[in-house]
Amino acid sequence: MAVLSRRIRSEDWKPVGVKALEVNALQVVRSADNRSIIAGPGAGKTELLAQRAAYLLQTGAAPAPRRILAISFKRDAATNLAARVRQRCHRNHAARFDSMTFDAFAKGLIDRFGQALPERWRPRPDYEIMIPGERDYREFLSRQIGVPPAPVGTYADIQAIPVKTFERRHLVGTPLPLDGWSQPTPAQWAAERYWQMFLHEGRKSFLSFPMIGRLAELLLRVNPMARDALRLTYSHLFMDEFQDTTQIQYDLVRTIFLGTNTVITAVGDNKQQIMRWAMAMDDPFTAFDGDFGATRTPLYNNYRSSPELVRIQHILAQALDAQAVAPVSKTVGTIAGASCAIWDFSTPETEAARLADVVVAEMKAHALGPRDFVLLVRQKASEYATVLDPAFVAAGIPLRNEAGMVGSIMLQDLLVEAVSELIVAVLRLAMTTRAGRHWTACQEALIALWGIAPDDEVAQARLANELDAYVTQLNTTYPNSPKSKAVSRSVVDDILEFIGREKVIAAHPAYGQGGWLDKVLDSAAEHLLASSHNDIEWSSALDTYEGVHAIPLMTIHKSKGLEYHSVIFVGLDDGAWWSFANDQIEATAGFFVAFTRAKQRVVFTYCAQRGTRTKIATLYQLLTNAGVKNIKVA
Ligand SMILES: Nc1ncnc2c1ncn2[C@@H]1O[C@H](COP(=O)(O)OP(=O)(O)OP(=O)(O)O)[C@@H](O)[C@H]1O
Repeated sequence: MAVLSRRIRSEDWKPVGVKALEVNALQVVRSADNRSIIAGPGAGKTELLAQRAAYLLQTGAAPAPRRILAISFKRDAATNLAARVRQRCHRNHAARFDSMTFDAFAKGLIDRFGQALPERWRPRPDYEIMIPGERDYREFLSRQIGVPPAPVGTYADIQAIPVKTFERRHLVGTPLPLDGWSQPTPAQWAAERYWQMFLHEGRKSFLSFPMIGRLAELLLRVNPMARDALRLTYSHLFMDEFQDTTQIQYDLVRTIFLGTNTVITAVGDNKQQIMRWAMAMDDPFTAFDGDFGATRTPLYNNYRSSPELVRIQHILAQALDAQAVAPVSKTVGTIAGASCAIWDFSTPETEAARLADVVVAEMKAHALGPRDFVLLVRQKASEYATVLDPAFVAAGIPLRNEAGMVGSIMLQDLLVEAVSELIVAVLRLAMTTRAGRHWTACQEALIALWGIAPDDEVAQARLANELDAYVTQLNTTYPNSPKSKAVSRSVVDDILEFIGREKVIAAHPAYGQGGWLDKVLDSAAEHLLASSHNDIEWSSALDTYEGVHAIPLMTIHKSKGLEYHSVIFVGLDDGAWWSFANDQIEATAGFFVAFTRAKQRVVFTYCAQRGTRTKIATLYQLLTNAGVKNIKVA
């Protein structure tokens, strides 16, 4: 698609890359006020943000040098949105679009300005990230904390604090008091002890992301200059998946932007709220509308799923929201037979074999690739992988557990790390034939990293020569894909040296803190080695690295925001949904998220060996109400 660098008049602007937007979406794209958009799956909420970015950047409604900040919940969602904007906008425009996760945004603030925090709350610059769990809080409250001073309470008072809610209610439940809690309750005293212990009493400071969010909010509350810099920088703020916003994130946004002229667009779907366990607010949209005077604008189309799937989705949606309005499918059904079914199997092994066969047959019948399918599970993907993987490998299509760990990083996250993407682009250029598009990708990335002006043709020509010489040398030095970790690591280091470690850190400040760059490089090297088994050629190794020919296996949580031709949900049983009774709404929302990832087909599988299906009878009932049939397969 042709993208223009010149400015477009607002009245001449047209959606880029899609035929049309529905009336409300177009209204939001062009709006100049705060908006909350609550719309169902596949309504084009993320697309709307990409279009709005194009509109604001191309028409000058977001005037240079001001920028747009887009905050997503997942790394790949942030990357995906940035990619959509890059596709739709000239690079001069796209360069003013910052897409990141909440965690990255808050961490960036602490890394840049954290030393301006008052001493009580100031982490050491080389702080490390921790991910504490319930067990850690129990250990802290029962053993590490000690006895409170008499005016606060007794050891028994501390023991009465529920471990489960210590983090969300006390540790990060409210904005941090600048001078500490003046007359602390036992829980506040415990929270303060926790903060002090992890900020000041270890060999390093250790912080969780929720703690970083709270520190970032305090930082901006007490440093008007840093806060004003953000207000001036960003003319517009986008928030995707807003239904999953935590109080910490909301407070941070409020501290920075409330009462300013930054225009905020928040999109989401309450029916897809599946992060309450991770501290999502009960109803962030209502808070946002009230605080920021946002106008609520619904969307009615579904651009993802076939009419038959949209019909079933609506029955599920009504279980979550009785007022849900039936969306209009804007696509057509392309498959023969039922769009949704429940398949019963006698053993997990017969299930695995049959699923692999079906996927192979469907790929042929509909000219699909492996990444048009997804195997979804509720949790513990690696346990399912043990049985599924051999069957899929035997059928000639490897599975890939996206939640698997490579070193200290989850595979899904590694692949969207900027430095991993750069390494793959340079290797593709150096080691594969017909690498034209990788040439453009590498050149554009280096122009940005090396700070070359878009109109500096001399510097661009020099860059092209250097890149050309470098990839030739890389190809000569490493003719084969690596066979040892040492070689794999030296490939990775070689490329980083060419690009310039300092330049990468300058462009991505997170790499400059806490040894993160080395962790990513180490994971990249490990994954490159794992992808290079059996002396395979470089191009195949890189395909494996990126999972081009593999079927993704992931949990529902990881599938948020993604879409596939066919969704196969493995294990619709009480075992997988063991916590169903504890939070039926959130579990049903998870079920809804899984179902709505599909464009054409959803298959649920059941195998009695894994568990009964009485506790989740309501889910089965919803499917039955929608006319979905249960079929005994093998
Ligand atoms: N106006 C449009 N015309 C054609 N296709 C569109 C349009 N808007 C979105 N799409 C396509 O529809 C699909 C769903 O869009 P998108 O991912 O933006 O939906 P969403 O509302 O964010 O979904 P979810 O909440 O389920 O993640 C994508 O493939 C997108 O490219």
